[in-house]
Amino acid sequence: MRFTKMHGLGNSYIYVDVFEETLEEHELPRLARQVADKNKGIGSDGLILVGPSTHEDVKMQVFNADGSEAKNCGNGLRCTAKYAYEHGYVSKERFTIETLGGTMKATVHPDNTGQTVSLVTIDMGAPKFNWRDIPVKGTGKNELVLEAAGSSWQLAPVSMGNPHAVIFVDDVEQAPVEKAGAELETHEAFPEGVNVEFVHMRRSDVMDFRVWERGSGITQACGTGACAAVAAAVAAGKSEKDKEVTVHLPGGDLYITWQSSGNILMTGNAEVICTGDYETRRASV
Ligand SMILES: N[C@H](CCC[C@H](N)C(=O)O)C(=O)O
Repeated sequence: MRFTKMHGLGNSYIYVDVFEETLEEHELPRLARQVADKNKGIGSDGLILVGPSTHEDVKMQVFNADGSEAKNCGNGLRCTAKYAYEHGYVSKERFTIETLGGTMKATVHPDNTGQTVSLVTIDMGAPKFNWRDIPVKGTGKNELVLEAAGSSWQLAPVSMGNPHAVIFVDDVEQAPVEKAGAELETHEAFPEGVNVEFVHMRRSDVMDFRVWERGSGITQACGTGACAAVAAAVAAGKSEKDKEVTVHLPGGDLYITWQSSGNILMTGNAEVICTGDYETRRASV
């Protein structure tokens, strides 16, 4: 199986071009576990399929490192957009990408040759705060405060097509991301699990960010998580709409604006690490 390993701010996935390759749907969770395994596989935060869509320009399907399917992936969208443009699956610089979490709009910024892309902007749609849409158990009428890692945490639930719980802290480096993240990810309040973000607003337009991802654990970056965090910051009066927020993630910076039109724009890099051939074998990982 031919693959391309790409990353957005260090959030890497193994991309398979299903315009070319044929994969069995029921094999995908195990294939994701196999390729993501850094010892017995290639090593990544998961598997992403780039292929034809019945109603958009391109389709992106995302699997986390544990084999669970994700409904959206911001870093994955930027790399998918880069791949589709550079491989001629789209001829325009602006096009649409189908995801389980909805249709996203991509704008690639080609380099001066017009051939390659390292910077991509994605219109990630509007954030959702209704607990039913995330989903979160409960009425949503009061604050969501949960115990984890021996402390109480106030969480701001937000959906970007996938579920996020944003926690504002004074110092992200001191936050128990692994211990609290792992406990909150599978907390019964989240029937479908949740991605957990710890953020600190240095200024209303500068945010420090760390993340524990559902199904992948600590990653270097989470694009949907960064969008959810900016939405939560605006909703909490810590930032404003139409203000570009620089989000400092461990793997680098994303530039995010929640427009008064309702949608969130995310701009960041998209890079190829390597391409290769993977022996799909029957090993059970
Ligand atoms: N790394 C991705 C998020 C993957 C989300 C996945 N962990 C889920 O189950 O929702 C991003 O850049 O948005």
